[in-house]
Amino acid sequence: MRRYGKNPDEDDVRVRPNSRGSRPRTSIRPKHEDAAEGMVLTVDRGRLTVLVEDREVTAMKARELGRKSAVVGDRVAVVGDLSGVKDTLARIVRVEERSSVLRRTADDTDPYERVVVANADQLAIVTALADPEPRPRMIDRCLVAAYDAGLRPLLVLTKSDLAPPEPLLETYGALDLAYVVTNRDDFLTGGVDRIREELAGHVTAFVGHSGVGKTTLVNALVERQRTTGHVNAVTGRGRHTTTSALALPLPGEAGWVIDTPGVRSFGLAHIDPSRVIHAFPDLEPGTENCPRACSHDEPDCALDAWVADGHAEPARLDSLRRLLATRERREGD
Ligand SMILES: Nc1nc2c(ncn2[C@@H]2O[C@H](COP(=O)(O)OP(=O)(O)OP(=O)(O)O)[C@@H](O)[C@H]2O)c(=O)[nH]1
Ligand SMILES: [Zn+2]
Repeated sequence: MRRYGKNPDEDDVRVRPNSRGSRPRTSIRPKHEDAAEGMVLTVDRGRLTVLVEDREVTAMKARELGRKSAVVGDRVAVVGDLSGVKDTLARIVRVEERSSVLRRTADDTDPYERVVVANADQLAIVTALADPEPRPRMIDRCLVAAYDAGLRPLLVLTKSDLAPPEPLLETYGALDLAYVVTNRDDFLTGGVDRIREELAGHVTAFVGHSGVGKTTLVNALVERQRTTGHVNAVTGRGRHTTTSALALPLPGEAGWVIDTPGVRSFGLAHIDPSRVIHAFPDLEPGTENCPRACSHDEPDCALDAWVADGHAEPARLDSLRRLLATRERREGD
């Protein structure tokens, strides 16, 4: 699996409870050699659900983890009561190194960008073709987040019974994205096979604006029904519940769907243009003559000459520049 470990984020500080050298191990500190491995399925305030073998274990962070957080998709080591029996509590003593991180964007209620999903390898960007209208800028921002994190983007275009997909697909033609088109009949007839093919063997984070049909789609894909994104104020835990991601297994161990209700967009403040360029292998060699720390969106960028010399399609450079331009926040993002 590819590693993208250089994100300058507090959550990525590596925790090495077993490391020799850095800190002497006291006899009180448990070695956790007997810890079980698990995967974080949900996070609800301080309580996490961790899948250990086939049991869902409720756990909390051990104090020794400090500020290091565990998020949905994290591989963790857990100790304590791992029976999964109601009212038992285990402890997470280690968060394994992440192969990828997705940060949701800061918003009115929370000024910090936070890691919401770890270890996904695919990002499904769910967009309705109508009702609500597609928002290309939001798609672009999701694409940048995916490229930066090293995830394969997958465009999921819903409600094709209301509008045709061609105009939108044309906009993204130069990016050569994987895509699936779904409509109302797909759900009635259970015909979601095309998207299953794209999800097989992947850990896919699903993102999409309210109303695009994401819940309908996720429910059609997984065995256990998701209650819907609209869990609300009745329990008093509404806002929190809607912003927390949730990992759901695909039938037949075909992979994982990670639903991200309430995640409207991804934080792009930490984006490194060189990682985005990595998703454009045809353009990447053309950056060799760029000035140091080139944003690839400035007058001295060598890509213009490279493309003018016929090394790559101008439409590809246009797409790259359009994506890079979305790093600047605008109202509505
Ligand atoms: N016409 C049409 N309507 C659809 C389709 N898929 C879902 N819908 C409808 O779109 C509405 C929104 O669907 P949801 O699945 O709740 O959308 P969501 O993206 O999960 O929205 P939140 O629950 O607000 O996060 C519902 O009324 C669905 O019945 C489709 O393919 N075609
Ligand atoms: Zn450049």
